Amino acid sequence: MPDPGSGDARPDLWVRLEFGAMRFVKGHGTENDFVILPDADARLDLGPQLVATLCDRRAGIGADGVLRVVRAKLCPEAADQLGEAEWFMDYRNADGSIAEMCGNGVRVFARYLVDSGLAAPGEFGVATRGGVKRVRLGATGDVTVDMGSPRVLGVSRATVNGREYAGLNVNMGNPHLACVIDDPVAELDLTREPGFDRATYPAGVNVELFNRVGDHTVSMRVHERGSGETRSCGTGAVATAVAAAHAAGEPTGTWSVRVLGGTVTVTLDGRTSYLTGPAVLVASGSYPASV
Ligand SMILES: N[C@@H](CCC[C@H](N)C(=O)O)C(=O)O
Repeated sequence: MPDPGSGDARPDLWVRLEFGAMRFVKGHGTENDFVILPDADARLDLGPQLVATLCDRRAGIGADGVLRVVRAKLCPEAADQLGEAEWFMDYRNADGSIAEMCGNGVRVFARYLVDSGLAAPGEFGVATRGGVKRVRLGATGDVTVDMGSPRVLGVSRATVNGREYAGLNVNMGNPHLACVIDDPVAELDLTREPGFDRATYPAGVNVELFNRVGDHTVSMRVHERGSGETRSCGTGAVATAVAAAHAAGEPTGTWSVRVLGGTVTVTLDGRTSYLTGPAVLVASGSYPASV
């Protein structure tokens, strides 16, 4: 029997042997898409290879990442969050790596909890590796999350298609480099990971490039650590709004961030940041397929 936690070469086989098949739900927030794995009792032990297989767009279900839904009291990572959140979002990137936070992911996670009856519409906390995130949502419609206070850690540089761009180093629980650029973002080739300063970002970085396109409106593209170019990134949208606000000399305000998969809204009030946008569930099934 392969070791479930080791990322064995046959994760599909391991799942079949151990569980028969596992249930999944597919969802997205502005086309930043996720495989949601309901695992209330913490029975799944996801190795990186299983995550990568699930996220594979040709050989698997296909997604930018995985959201495992597990009771917070069963997760050591959430031990200090138990009074504030019943559920823990165990987020993994498409390559199987673990990240501290996912802004679109936590909105989709909240939509899953409400739609499946695990939480009531309204406001509640979700435990994450980046601390408790308060979400607000109705029975339908957009989801807002309090993303916390962005930490601005200075400036750094990214290299894309041989061009170097200066940007703001913003930590949203996870690392970001948000660069306002003059070149049109629509013309960038982000199929390769941008160059960045490994001394500043020893664990890698999510790189956002954006143009200001209107009143408190920016157009952003992103290359995510562990997932490649995605059609949206919630933590990246907040980092971008922070960099846009910094460039405008306006520390507070509301920004529209246009991404390839739609538009999200970011509000900076000087104390915290809020991210609002659509979060939808589109399909459910079992993996491996049981027919
Ligand atoms: N898409 C997410 C961010 C996911 C994590 C990121 N790739 C990292 O490794 O930090 C979002 O919506 O914030």
